[in-house]
Amino acid sequence: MFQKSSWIRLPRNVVVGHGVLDETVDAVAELHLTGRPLVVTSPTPKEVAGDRVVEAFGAEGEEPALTTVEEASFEEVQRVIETARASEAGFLIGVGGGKVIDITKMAADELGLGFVSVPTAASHDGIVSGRGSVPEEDTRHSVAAEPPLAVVADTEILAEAPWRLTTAGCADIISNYTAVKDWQLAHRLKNVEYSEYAGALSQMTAEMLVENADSVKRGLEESAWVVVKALVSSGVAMSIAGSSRPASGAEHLFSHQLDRLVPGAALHGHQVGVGSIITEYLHSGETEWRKIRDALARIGAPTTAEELGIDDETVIESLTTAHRIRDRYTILGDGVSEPAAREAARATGVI
Ligand SMILES: NC(=O)C1=CN([C@@H]2O[C@H](COP(=O)(O)OP(=O)(O)OC[C@H]3O[C@@H](n4cnc5c(N)ncnc54)[C@H](O)[C@@H]3O)[C@@H](O)[C@H]2O)C=CC1
Ligand SMILES: O=C(CO)COP(=O)(O)O
Ligand SMILES: [Zn+2]
Repeated sequence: MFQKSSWIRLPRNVVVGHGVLDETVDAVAELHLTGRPLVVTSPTPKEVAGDRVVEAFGAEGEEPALTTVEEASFEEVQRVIETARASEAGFLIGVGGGKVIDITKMAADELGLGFVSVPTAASHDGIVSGRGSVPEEDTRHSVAAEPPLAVVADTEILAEAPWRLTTAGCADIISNYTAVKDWQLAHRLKNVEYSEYAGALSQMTAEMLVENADSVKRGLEESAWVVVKALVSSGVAMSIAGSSRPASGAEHLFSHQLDRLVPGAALHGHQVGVGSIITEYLHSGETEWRKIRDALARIGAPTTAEELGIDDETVIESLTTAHRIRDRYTILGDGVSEPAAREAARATGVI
């Protein structure tokens, strides 16, 4: 008897383009959300977009509450929940980078309130996803969270953000190649459920970005357009899968481990990009990794430990211990030996 069932939770309004921040109130009105908004942001995103969102809602007579967060942690999620309760918020708007958006969607989930995603950087594919990613001690949680009801991605703001944030978003997408390979491997070896649709969408998104790499150039607002479309598409793949599997494999475990060993050393997207070069080498040996490396180099993302600003030994430690981060089977299997890690990192020129 057929007994499968699944929920695919997607945003209703995805508004992308020049100056669309000013359409946030309209995008929200369309959703029939009621009550006072709570704007969750962090210091720089507050200046570039958060204050404008607060003003726009204020002008409509619904004075928003505002809170700023500094890091992605369960304590911060709890603090946002308390702020939302104290201010009697009716829905939450996350304005900022990946950490702010993750915290907001997790708080909204716990509160049972609607969530609106307003990215200020095209730096990660959590813009649309219904997952939250939070480190805790020796592990990393990818938890179910409230997917955004609306996404408002203003390309004017995204294009003015530091260029490295955009190249990080590109690298987060390029890493989908190896994430999908890891997922397929886990399906074959461990019978992990695999979605052909989510896998194909994730892979196609990476391919399209690489094909359009020439349109991804510093100072071109079109770059923000190209990258944000890919980030949305990758987030949709995660929503279809109901997990971050289509966009997170061993290269993400490597990055999560770097976050533990050298917090804040490099951007999430840049770390997963370099991780992807190495894990592609582990998957397929001599040639394929060059395609990942060249794609990253073309958009100006780091391809070496030095460019990440991380020393060689930390890269090796991260590679040999990343499989412990979470229960997710990947090409790292039950651990890469130290000589094998060194060989892979050297062969790919990462160290
Ligand atoms: N839930 C999910 O599915 C996913 C979650 N993530 C998570 O997202 C995080 C990475 O996101 P990032 O955005 O790379 O890091 P982040 O949120 O730490 O932002 C990086 C920096 O950019 C600044 N910034 C943002 N917009 C700016 C602007 N317009 N101008 C100047 N500075 C600006 C932020 O204030 C911050 O200092 C990680 O914690 C990662 O695990 C990443 C991908 C998917
Ligand atoms: O970063 C992500 C996808 O790009 C989310 O992955 P995690 O579930 O590994 O945090
Ligand atoms: Zn990622």
